[in-house]
Amino acid sequence: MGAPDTPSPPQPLEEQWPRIRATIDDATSILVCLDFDGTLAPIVEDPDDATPTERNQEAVMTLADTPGVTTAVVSGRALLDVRERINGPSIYAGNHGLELARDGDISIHSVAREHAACIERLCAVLEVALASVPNCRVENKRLTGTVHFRAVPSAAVPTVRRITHDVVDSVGGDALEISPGKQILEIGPDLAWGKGDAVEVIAADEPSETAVIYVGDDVTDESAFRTVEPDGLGIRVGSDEPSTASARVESPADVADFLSWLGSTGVDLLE
Ligand SMILES: O=P(O)(O)OC[C@H]1O[C@H](O[C@H]2O[C@H](CO)[C@@H](O)[C@H](O)[C@H]2O)[C@H](O)[C@@H](O)[C@@H]1O
Repeated sequence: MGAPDTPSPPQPLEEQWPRIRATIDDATSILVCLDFDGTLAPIVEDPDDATPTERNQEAVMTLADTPGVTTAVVSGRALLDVRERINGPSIYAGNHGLELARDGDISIHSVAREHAACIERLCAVLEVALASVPNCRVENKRLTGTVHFRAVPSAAVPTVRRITHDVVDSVGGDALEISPGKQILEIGPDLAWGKGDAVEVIAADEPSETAVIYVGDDVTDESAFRTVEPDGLGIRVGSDEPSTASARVESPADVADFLSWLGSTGVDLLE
């Protein structure tokens, strides 16, 4: 038996079908929130090359055109970046929920806006400080910054971590925090706000009998799983455990299977 606060491992999706069907059956509409990298798009070495699989792009388009379904992409990428990478959704959240585009409007978290100049400075200093590390890349996302070390020789990774921590301390002091991701260090304002908060804001606009589904692959998706579970459904992509999501699939290809099912059979279950 695990410690009381340890979430149980997500179950393979096949074992969750009765619950998935029941969740949709009880609902009048569905809100589908999707992470981007590692969920719709396979992880690749160069972040500029990330593209959704063809089947995921098609499935998202189908869902976006389906009455009773709202689609949202909730990404760690900058809003303008992720919006260029996947078509269809009516809602996009970028920078882990710090910016939100819906109904023709873009809203930015006020604290993040105040720290934008500091992030700009930070990324400029990091670029210089990390320039000599082979294949290290700084992604300036305006409200947050990301240091990529996927392609960095493993012997140099501790150096990347040390330099990043030193620069964040000297440029940001207590105002910035570093959080982990997949072969990246994410730097943003020290703020209790994440993808889960963005999903809560998005869901608040939906009818009360909406089934909320969130699919994601990374540690930053956990706050969104906590928001949707247990009334809605969290699906974690990949075998990383533990997770608050109740279901698990292995890859973006499985995500496409699920989204295709949702767009055909799933929506017919709506009340
Ligand atoms: O919340 P997400 O949409 O999943 O975004 C999280 C981060 O994804 C990107 O980095 C990750 O994907 C890259 C491309 O596959 C990969 O090279 C990198 O190692 C991964 O961590 C993106 O570049 C970041 O800005 C996002 O925060």
